[in-house]
Amino acid sequence: MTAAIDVRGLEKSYGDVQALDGLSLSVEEGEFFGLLGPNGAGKTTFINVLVGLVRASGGEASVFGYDVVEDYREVRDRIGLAPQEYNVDRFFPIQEVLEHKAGYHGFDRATARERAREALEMVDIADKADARFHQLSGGMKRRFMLARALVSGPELLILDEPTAGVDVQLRHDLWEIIEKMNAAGTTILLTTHYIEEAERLCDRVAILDQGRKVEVATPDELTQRGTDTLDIGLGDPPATAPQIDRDGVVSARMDGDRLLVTARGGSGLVPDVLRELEAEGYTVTDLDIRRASLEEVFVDMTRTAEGQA
Ligand SMILES: Nc1ncnc2c1ncn2[C@@H]1O[C@H](COP(=O)(O)OP(=O)(O)OP(=O)(O)O)[C@@H](O)[C@H]1O
Repeated sequence: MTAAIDVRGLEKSYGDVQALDGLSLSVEEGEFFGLLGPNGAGKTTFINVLVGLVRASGGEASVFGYDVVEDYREVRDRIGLAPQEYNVDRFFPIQEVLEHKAGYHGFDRATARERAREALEMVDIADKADARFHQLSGGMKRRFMLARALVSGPELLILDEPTAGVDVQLRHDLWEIIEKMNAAGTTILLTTHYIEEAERLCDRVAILDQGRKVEVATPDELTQRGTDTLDIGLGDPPATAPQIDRDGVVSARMDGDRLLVTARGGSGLVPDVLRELEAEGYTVTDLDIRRASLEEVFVDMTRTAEGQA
């Protein structure tokens, strides 16, 4: 099967800044794929290479098997992009902006009008069809950006921080629309700084840092790489933490009368840890497990970039 996105050794430099530094990545057709990375990691540059706004300095990139440079037109017709920056024509009502966009992708006038109307309905701003973009509220602008991305019926929807700065309700509304598109077969590439968003929506995520891929995995797989904390109540708490000799245990310390054990795959270790404590004569009164979050794992993996944004 042809990949929806396939890039090999992608390079892009701006003067001294190496925005993409040998990035290789493949996204399958129908996938919901997340791009995570600190500010300046190269996410937007990568997207811009795919849509033909930026010319890579090295490497190859294709979308559904079409080269992003040589088959520019084929690629552009298959992608719907909601960019981070608003770049919407102020002079036309939003319904017309969408009609122009559909027309650009080859739909005749009547079909373009119909598609524009459907796209506005899909994001729930059909009542604003005659408004100009700058007359919309912040939330409506986000909705409109999504409508414009999907009006041409793209096979690949690229969303660059689609929910930045929106309230919780709108975020959930936007998620629902995007999930519907994905369920109907559209491949989604999403960049976000909301880890919860990636965790909730994405089949797989790539973590980028300094123009390179640090990791690609499912959110679950990544979470399992973090350390969980076993917070254990002991009946007659000792002053220093008991020694726990088990693979996976990273540390053990007392915090007041609680024993805190950090471990990889912590919940799987619980029976062993409890058995060992009981064998050493301790009484366990209660136990709480705090799972590693994707956020912690992400911060750990991209720590090198801290403070550079
Ligand atoms: N047009 C440009 N001219 C010069 N430098 C650029 C340009 N576009 C991007 N850069 C630089 O390339 C690097 C990658 O930027 P990019 O916007 O791709 O990162 P990002 O991961 O999308 O960041 P953010 O999460 O902040 O949106 C940054 O150091 C940025 O300053």
